[in-house]
Amino acid sequence: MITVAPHVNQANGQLKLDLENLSPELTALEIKNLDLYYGEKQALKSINMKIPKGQVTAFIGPSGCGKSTLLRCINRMNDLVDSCRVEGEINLHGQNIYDKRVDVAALRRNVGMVFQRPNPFPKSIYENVIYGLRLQGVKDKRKLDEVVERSLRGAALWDEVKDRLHDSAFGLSGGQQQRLVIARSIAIEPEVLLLDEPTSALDPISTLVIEELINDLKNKYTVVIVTHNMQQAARVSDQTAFMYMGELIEYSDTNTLFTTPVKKKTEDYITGRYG
Ligand SMILES: Nc1ncnc2c1ncn2[C@@H]1O[C@H](COP(=O)(O)OP(=O)(O)OP(=O)(O)O)[C@@H](O)[C@H]1O
Repeated sequence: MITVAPHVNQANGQLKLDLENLSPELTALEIKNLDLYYGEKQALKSINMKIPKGQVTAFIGPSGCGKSTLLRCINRMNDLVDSCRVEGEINLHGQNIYDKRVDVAALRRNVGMVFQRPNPFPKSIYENVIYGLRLQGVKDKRKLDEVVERSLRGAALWDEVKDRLHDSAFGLSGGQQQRLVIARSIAIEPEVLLLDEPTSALDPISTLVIEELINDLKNKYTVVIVTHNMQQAARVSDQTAFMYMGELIEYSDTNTLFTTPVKKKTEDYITGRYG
């Protein structure tokens, strides 16, 4: 369990984190002078931010502003794009994940990712959840059963599937599949969970279930979410970062960003003037 001490600034009766001066104990990730290029095109421009532990941080901004690119930097998914070049640092517990000595497979176990469209494997519900443990060579049936129950409970799916664990994952609804993918991610106990528009393919009820789940997940994990939906960012996140054309324009606690933004571009975006 991550414990985040209540922090420092107090405004409007609410405790909020001082994001610029966040202490190392409260910081999960520190992004420093991050530039990213796809070939000649610069998609991220000198991004600097600290992402707090055990909280939900949302990236918002108009289409093409670089939200998903920034998210994918956090578990080095962009390494898979040939034309992509990254400069700068992302520190996880003070270690730069772009250091050449970093084991990228281990990093991705520690920083799980859930995509827009649920992507269960063509296997049973049970086998989907323990996929990562099977790769690690875990065979103890009791341990695997425990992980399945814990992970499915953690993803708010256990009650719906406990009697059909050996049925195909493809028999689940889209919302259930997305929660199964979350269960698969948390089965290997990551520290950080990256969610890339996790509800954009889901109906409103499933969306609500996932939003409630995100609220529970932050008790154990640091969650970073990209969303197109400003209401969703306002509902689920503690911090929000507004991006525009590859730049981080404004980053603050969610309440402040949506009620009293400092930058004109942020205000224009949240009031629907563009985007
Ligand atoms: N694999 C790639 N190769 C080349 N350019 C890319 C690649 N992926 C993204 N881009 C470009 O980088 C910029 C940022 O894209 P990104 O997908 O991060 O934006 P986004 O804010 O997540 O957009 P959306 O909300 O539409 O998903 C865009 O101009 C996009 O065209």
